[in-house]
Amino acid sequence: MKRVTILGATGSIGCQTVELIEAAPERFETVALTGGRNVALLADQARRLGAKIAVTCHDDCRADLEQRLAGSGIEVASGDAAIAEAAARPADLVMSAIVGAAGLLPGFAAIRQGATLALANKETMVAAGPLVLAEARAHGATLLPVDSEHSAVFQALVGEDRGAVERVILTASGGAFRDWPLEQLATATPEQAATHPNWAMGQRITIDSASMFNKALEVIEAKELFDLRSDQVEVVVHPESLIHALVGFNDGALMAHMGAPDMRHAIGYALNWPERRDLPVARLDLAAVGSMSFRAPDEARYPALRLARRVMEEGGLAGAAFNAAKEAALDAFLDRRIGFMQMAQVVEQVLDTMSRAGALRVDSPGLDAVLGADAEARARAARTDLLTA
Ligand SMILES: NC(=O)C1=CN([C@@H]2O[C@H](COP(=O)(O)OP(=O)(O)OC[C@H]3O[C@@H](n4cnc5c(N)ncnc54)[C@H](OP(=O)(O)O)[C@@H]3O)[C@@H](O)[C@H]2O)C=CC1
Ligand SMILES: CC(=O)[C@@H](O)[C@H](O)COP(=O)(O)O
Ligand SMILES: [Mn+2]
Repeated sequence: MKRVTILGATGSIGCQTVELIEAAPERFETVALTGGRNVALLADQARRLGAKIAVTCHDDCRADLEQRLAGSGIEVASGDAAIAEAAARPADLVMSAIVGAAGLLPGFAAIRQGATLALANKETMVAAGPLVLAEARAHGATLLPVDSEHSAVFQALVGEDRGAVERVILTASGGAFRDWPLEQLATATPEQAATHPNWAMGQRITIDSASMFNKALEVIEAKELFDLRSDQVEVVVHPESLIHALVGFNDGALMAHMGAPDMRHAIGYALNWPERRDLPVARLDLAAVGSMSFRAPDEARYPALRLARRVMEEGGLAGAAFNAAKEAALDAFLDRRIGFMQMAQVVEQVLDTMSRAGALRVDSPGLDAVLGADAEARARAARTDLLTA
């Protein structure tokens, strides 16, 4: 039996993980489930999977969760520290599916107990990639990418000579506004941005797909996870989202990973790794697909990609600041305080001011420095002219 903990069980990735575990009760034993405000779902999942403990990050949701789990024998806890404590409980695999930088500390707690960390939370690698890898090495933990592109790269690299890798190409759907006239983007609403042409995902990553901040985070994530130079990570717009990523080798070969746009493949691959098992995902009928298209991303439409290049050049704490400023800008867009295209302006202003203050170029930053840069970036975002206007 594989002992599994799911951080962010009530979200899009979390629910699909629960579904796959539920379908193979003889193979998985659930240790801890964590969630946020959706305690009705969290309690239901905990009962269905027979979890040992259910944790909400919100103290004001604890009584509700306790009531829903009364008599079940399932332990209940609340708060950020309790989530990290749950992540530290012995488990073979911890699914990191909390959204945003809030996933960072629980991820570290899982790594420190030597678990396999199945990493959907891309923000972890963006904010603290080198630290995560060092910590995993020190504690004998294994990192398995769950982000679809990174799972695709991981799978394309199995058995390959890493030294022969020339480049990695991440595909991008182009998001909700791929075919909108550029001048119309300023008027885009959160509701319009929160629709995805191909994938069913949480609200925040869906909006990040529309702005290409998702791909910007993924470029950095790929650089860190696969130890690449920034110029080795490319992005191509592929509206069909059937090829998830490609790896180019020094003999000119390109290995592409294809499949239906269904996260249960990447989640299931991580849950079953190192084995492959049958998964309930649609099998592609290539004749029915007929053709696929590709084009270069337009940087005027997607300034986030340019910012990702800058972050990789800057290094140090730039990733932590970039992600935190993006989260703050997204919050402001959701609150209708700034427009869709202004998110990138906020992030760029934060990078500019932190860079001028010498706050980014820090060699081998530790966790406290990462958390400090995250907090500083959020504070600086709140002080940008766009957010004080
Ligand atoms: N969805 C997808 O298909 C993909 C997602 N990812 C990545 O996976 C991660 C999860 O994404 P997704 O599932 O879409 O997100 P969702 O918003 O659907 O779910 C987020 C989960 O995190 C919980 N949560 C929210 N805030 C906090 C917090 N401050 N502390 C602890 N828990 C919290 C939520 O609880 P509640 O809802 O109960 O409040 C929920 O369980 C993200 O990093 C995303 O980028 C990567 C590739 C694909
Ligand atoms: C499913 C997944 O991994 C998402 O990160 C996906 O990549 C979003 O799609 P785009 O960012 O390509 O629009
Ligand atoms: Mn992805």
